Amino acid sequence: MFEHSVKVPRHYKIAANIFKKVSTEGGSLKTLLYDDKLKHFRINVLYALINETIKHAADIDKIFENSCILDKESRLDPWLAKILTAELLFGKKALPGKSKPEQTILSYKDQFEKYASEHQDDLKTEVVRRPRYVRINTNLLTTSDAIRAFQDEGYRFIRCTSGSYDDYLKQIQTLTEYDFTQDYHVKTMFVFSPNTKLHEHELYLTNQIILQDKATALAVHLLAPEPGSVALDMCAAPGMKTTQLAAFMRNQGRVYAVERNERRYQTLCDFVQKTGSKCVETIHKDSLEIKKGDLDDVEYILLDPSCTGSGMELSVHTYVDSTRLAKLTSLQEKFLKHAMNSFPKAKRIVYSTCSIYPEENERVINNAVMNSRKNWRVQDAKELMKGQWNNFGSGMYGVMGTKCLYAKPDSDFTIGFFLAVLERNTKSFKRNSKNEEADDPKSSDSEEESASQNNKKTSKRVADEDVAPEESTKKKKKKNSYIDSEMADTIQELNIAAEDNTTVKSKKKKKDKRKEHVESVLYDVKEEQENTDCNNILNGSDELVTKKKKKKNKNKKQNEHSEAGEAENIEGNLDATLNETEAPSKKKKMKRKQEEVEQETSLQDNVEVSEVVHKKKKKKRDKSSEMES
Ligand SMILES: C[S@@+](CC[C@H](N)C(=O)[O-])C[C@H]1O[C@@H](n2cnc3c(N)ncnc32)[C@H](O)[C@@H]1O
Repeated sequence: MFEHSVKVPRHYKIAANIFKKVSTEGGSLKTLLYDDKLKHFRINVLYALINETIKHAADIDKIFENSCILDKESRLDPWLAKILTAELLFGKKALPGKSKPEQTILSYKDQFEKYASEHQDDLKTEVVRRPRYVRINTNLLTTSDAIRAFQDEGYRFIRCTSGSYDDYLKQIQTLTEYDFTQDYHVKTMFVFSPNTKLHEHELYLTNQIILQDKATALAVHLLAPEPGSVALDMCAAPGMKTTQLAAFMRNQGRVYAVERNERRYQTLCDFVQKTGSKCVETIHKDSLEIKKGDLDDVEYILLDPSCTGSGMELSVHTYVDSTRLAKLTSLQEKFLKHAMNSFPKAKRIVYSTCSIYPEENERVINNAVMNSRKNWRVQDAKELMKGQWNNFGSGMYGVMGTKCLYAKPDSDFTIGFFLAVLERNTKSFKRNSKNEEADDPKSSDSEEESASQNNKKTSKRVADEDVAPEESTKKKKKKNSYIDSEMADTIQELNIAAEDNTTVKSKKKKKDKRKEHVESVLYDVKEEQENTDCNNILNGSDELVTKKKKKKNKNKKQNEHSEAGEAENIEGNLDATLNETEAPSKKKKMKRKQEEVEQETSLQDNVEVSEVVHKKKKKKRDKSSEMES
């Protein structure tokens, strides 16, 4: 029997509060636990209790549902009830107190246990044991020195399999506690068996190695900024990816690392300094307040915004309420649109979350890319990973989702993680690719195929860059091969769509050539008049080209930069077209036409677009035959 005067033990109350906070507001369990107010508590006890509750949250939900406890006991706080139940069923297996909530839970004990034993298989919370991933901070240590250091301690280095990713996955499951190997994709990352304890390791304490999950390292791996380029980390603290970016770029160029939260900003600064990430410039600011003109030199953007964290091992995803999810997703979309629109020279964005909810992932990507008026497109992650990856997004919010990548605990042995690579579409690519197409009879019209070529270039660079300095320099000299991968623009896609429509196809070859020119000029006018963004891109690209030229001259001994040359051609063509921009009267006509085109392009579905184009062309034909008659 409970006694009114007996209160619930404090640590259960505190655990319930923290559990609620983590579940409804997000934030890290560890951060909440290390609050000053809790310094008199045994943090490890609280941690274990909350951890256990989170781990079994889905099971407790089912048990509660079956017993209808929350309906029957309307005054029982559900968060506290879950903490107490976790303690009773999965923790100490007892509740000490005589308080009302404890006694209520105890009165359901038999019912809970009966359900649990009858549904053992359903309730088994599968805990996947992830390997211990270690990123070598190549700012301070080379991968070969790291290998030697671990070997000196008695670890055995198992050579990375030369087979498939699936072979590698089998291999890492057999690692003994004395083994380590190199990650299949991120060559500056080592993989140890799950229980390897490295928190006290000298290399860890001196920041020469960083304990970071492999999935999160893929974000930088796929953003692949060149050394000497300019990258922006929009949500930077604590700085895992910022410092990885610096190392990836061999501390050459610049990484802007922006963080809004003051305390986390301090952590970021500290980490940046300790890791020797010299090319990082930390900025204490709200990323959404960075305006055009503030950081116009940014070429690569990493966007890793706050999310539900539903992919983390300590997942509370069953409790993420819909209001919080809605808030987060709208913020994530806002961030992505901001990234797409506020940095004129940005050519690639990697968007990542440690969430497994499509609302925070595929839907954000789909909405933002659709909204970008085809200025941005999603690169196919499967191609970027050279076919060596197994989990991708769903098409539930559109086909773009299928081009995104998921990392999954049960098959990739990482945390649950989502990643999308976005590439800016620009007319320069269109012109260039058109020139190439004209030269190459085998070349394809389709966006997918040119995109795939683009992906190949990116993945080639990714492979080149992801090695330690001394190993990569040789390779790099051979192939500094990344070029701006810019894709066909809206109008070209419109043409493709139109050309797919067989009724339009036959008559218009000559006319199309002329039209292509007019349209490209139109596009320029449109951008000149409406989109200062793209003018900036051009200016930016010019600068980029000048830089590249300088670099080229400087490195005359190096192998030919054929693709940098291509980039110059692209810009040359662009400049020429801009200079050609027609006289004002023509401009007006063009503007009208451009508005028509814009209306057409607002239709997202290519089929619809092709129909509109077809109708318009038909209308035009009818009109001209009317005139002729
Ligand atoms: C998921 S964490 C980033 C983790 C980080 N990328 C890493 O790898 O270490 C998200 C971070 O974004 C920060 N943040 C949230 N909103 C922001 C904003 N508007 N501007 C800048 N930073 C923001 C949060 O404070 C948090 O530190």
